[in-house]
Amino acid sequence: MPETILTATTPRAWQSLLADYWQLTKPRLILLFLITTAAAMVVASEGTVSPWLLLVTLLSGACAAGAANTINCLYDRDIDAIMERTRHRPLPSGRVSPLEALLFALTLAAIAFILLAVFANLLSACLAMAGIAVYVGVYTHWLKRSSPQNIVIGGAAGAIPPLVGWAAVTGELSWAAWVLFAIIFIWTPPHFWPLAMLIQDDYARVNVPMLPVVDGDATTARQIFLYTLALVPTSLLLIYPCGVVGWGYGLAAIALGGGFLYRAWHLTQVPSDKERARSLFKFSILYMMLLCGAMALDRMLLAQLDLSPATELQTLTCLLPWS
Ligand code: HEM
Ligand SMILES: CC(C)=CCC/C(C)=C/CC/C(C)=C/COP(=O)(O)OP(=O)(O)O
Repeated sequence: MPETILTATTPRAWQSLLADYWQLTKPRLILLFLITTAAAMVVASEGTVSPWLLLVTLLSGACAAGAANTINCLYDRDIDAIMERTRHRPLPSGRVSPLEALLFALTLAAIAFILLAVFANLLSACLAMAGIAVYVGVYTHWLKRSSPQNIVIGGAAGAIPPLVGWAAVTGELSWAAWVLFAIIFIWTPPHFWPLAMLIQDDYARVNVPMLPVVDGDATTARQIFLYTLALVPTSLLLIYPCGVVGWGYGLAAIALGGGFLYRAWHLTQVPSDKERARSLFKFSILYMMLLCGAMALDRMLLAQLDLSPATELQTLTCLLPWS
């Protein structure tokens, strides 16, 4: 039996042991994954998602992402021990052993697979496992320490949760599901590079070739701006040609995209300004939360009003008093 489990006999010890395992899963990050999964499920079900399926899929998604994050912590424990931001994590500080972390991750992955396969379908279960494989194999093992494009390609892993949600509802992946994937894929560089600009010294110390370390702040800021520029029209593809959400979502997407673009442009003006980078990083998270909220709300409202996304604008215009 692993040593830390044997020694955790007092309530206090159990509490801190649980806190360590909780920390291994990177829970704050999981919340946004679940928001993207839930939004995909609402849109895929045309605003009428089954609460039971939603609950099971979110629980499975949390377990799968927790497993992926735990394996990442296990693999990266050497560099995590040196970086300021990560050196207090349970593995580098020795509070959880590598074997314990591995068993924990395998258990979480098995729970995720079984729950999805039994209560949703095999496609969603396999997609969740693909998410773990891409994050661990492509990002963590292959690219993180070898290429400044690590998060661009590896970022595909973070874009898989909405595919899981879509597949759980419909049993297949339509074009709209792939547009959701593309939105998160294109959003990932403007989400992560501002943070990488803030902590580039840490990455340089452990030889992780993040873009700001390799090509500097000015190039990174320019790249961030270009990805944000591509993100705004991509977010509108859900309205046309996909036709799965309406113009309520469209207005939110344009307003949020405008805010994101402004902050990205502001950073290009003074790329070394840490405050601008910090503000952009925080906004990237707010952007994704609100965009997902807007698409789910829009689709649920349309369902309540018995409108289709394609005719929403026409119908609402007819309802105006002066029309
Ligand atoms: C390869 C892609 C990505 C990379 C390299 C990345 C990296 C990071 C890093 C290093 C942090 C700071 C975490 C910390 O301080 O411990 C962070 C924060 C965060 N990331 Fe990402 N991220 C990626 C994709 C995503 C995706 C796809 C989502 C969700 C859809 C996401 C959601 C978040 C959230 C919500 C936070 C804030 C967590 C907090 O409050 O500390 N990230 N990201
Ligand atoms: C469907 C499914 C299970 C998908 C899961 C995909 C997943 C967990 C993606 C995570 C992306 C991410 C936050 C990378 C940060 O890693 P990092 O190593 O750069 O961060 P760190 O320095 O904080 O460890």
